[in-house]
Amino acid sequence: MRKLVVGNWKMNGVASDLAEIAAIAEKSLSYPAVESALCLPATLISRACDIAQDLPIGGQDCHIQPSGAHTGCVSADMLVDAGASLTIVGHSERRAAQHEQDHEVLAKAQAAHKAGLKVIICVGETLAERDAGNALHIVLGQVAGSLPQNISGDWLSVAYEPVWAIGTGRIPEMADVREMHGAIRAALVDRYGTIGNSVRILYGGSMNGDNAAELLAVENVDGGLIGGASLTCAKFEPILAAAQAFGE
Ligand SMILES: O=C(CO)COP(=O)(O)O
Repeated sequence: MRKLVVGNWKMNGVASDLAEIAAIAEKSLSYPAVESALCLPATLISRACDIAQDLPIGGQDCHIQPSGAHTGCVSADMLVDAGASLTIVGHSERRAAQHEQDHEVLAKAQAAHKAGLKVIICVGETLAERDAGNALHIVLGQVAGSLPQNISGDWLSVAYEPVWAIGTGRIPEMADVREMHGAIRAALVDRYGTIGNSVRILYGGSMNGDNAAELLAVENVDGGLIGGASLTCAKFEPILAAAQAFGE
């Protein structure tokens, strides 16, 4: 399974950043053993697609409905219309700030899949939950509630992003990453059978060029979801290079 390395630009990026996107797209061609993508603000998707060459461009959320009276929202069909081929759903920043629940994340994932998008569903525990010894319970509960009952094809990935590692420069112990990814894998196989072995499980949270090789070497870490270090080609490329070293 090729590693999947996805940049999440969050609420960053304006027209003057298109050159950076073009540079990332150009560099990504040099790492054919890596599947890479950038999830951008909706306002940039169409223009980014014009310059992205082979680099897939995605959104960061979508509404559960294809259209309608939902002021300020963007549907999966609109992401497709803009040129996107994937989207993130259920990011912890949305679970926290927009109070998204597992059942809404599931509905968004299904809407995105119906529209033809690949989907990355995010899960992850807070520091208080980890300190209380509840990390596995919380994350497996999110997996149970946010993922569809059945899947076919390769449209789904899961991103394990410990909330306390996002944007903090802190990453978990590798043993904890191994334990969590192994538990998510077991849940996927339990739910989907052998297809569960081909669902990628990404790690996200302060991944950068210095720690990517170590994180990507952990069993069941099939790629990364990268925030801050995806905003420039100079910071993103070393992560692509680390992923390339794992080959096909
Ligand atoms: O939230 C993340 C990706 O979705 C991770 O963000 P950072 O890489 O900035 O910690």
